Amino acid sequence: MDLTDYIPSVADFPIPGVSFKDITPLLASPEAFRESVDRLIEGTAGLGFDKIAAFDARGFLWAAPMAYQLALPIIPIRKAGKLPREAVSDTYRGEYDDVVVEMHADAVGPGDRVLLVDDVIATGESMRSGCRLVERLGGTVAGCAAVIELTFLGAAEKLTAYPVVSLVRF
Ligand SMILES: O=P(O)(O)OC[C@H]1O[C@H](OP(=O)(O)OP(=O)(O)O)[C@H](O)[C@@H]1O
Ligand SMILES: Nc1ncnc2[nH]cnc12
Repeated sequence: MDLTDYIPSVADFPIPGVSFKDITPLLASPEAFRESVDRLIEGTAGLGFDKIAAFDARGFLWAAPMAYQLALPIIPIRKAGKLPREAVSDTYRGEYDDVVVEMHADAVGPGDRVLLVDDVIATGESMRSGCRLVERLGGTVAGCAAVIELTFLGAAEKLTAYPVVSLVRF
């Protein structure tokens, strides 16, 4: 199955110049969605992680079934102001907006090996931000995994310190 068939590009969304990768047809196909989850699990199998950190909001869609299948904890990395307890925060400039993300301060600690999961790696700034949060709390980033990677935005060069797993590259 070619997952690319389920990810159309929408020109100039949400701002002019951005080619937006639309995951909703993939989500609408139970077979394609299952395939994408299974392939992320297979692709990350050798990374040795014991927690999965998931990016608000689309990252949750893949992190949750991965964590369910692997029986691992999920750590939400949320947009600012959504977490109820003490949190660490980080800011980055993405492809079309400025983002502040937060993680609960007790979500990660020394000795934890964390896999970061998202739907799309575009500029790679959200993954880098997630790595900073994990490392600030003393954890180790076991890898970065996403369904889609936009190779033309150069994320791979920013994430050379970490294993990166992606299923569909544009
Ligand atoms: O590699 P980057 O340039 O950081 O871009 C990728 C991020 O951008 C999108 O999230 P967005 O902030 O649009 O939020 P959403 O999941 O709530 O739609 C996407 O789901 C990734 O999290
Ligand atoms: N081009 C893009 N398509 C879908 N999600 C994105 N997040 C950041 N850039 C994106």
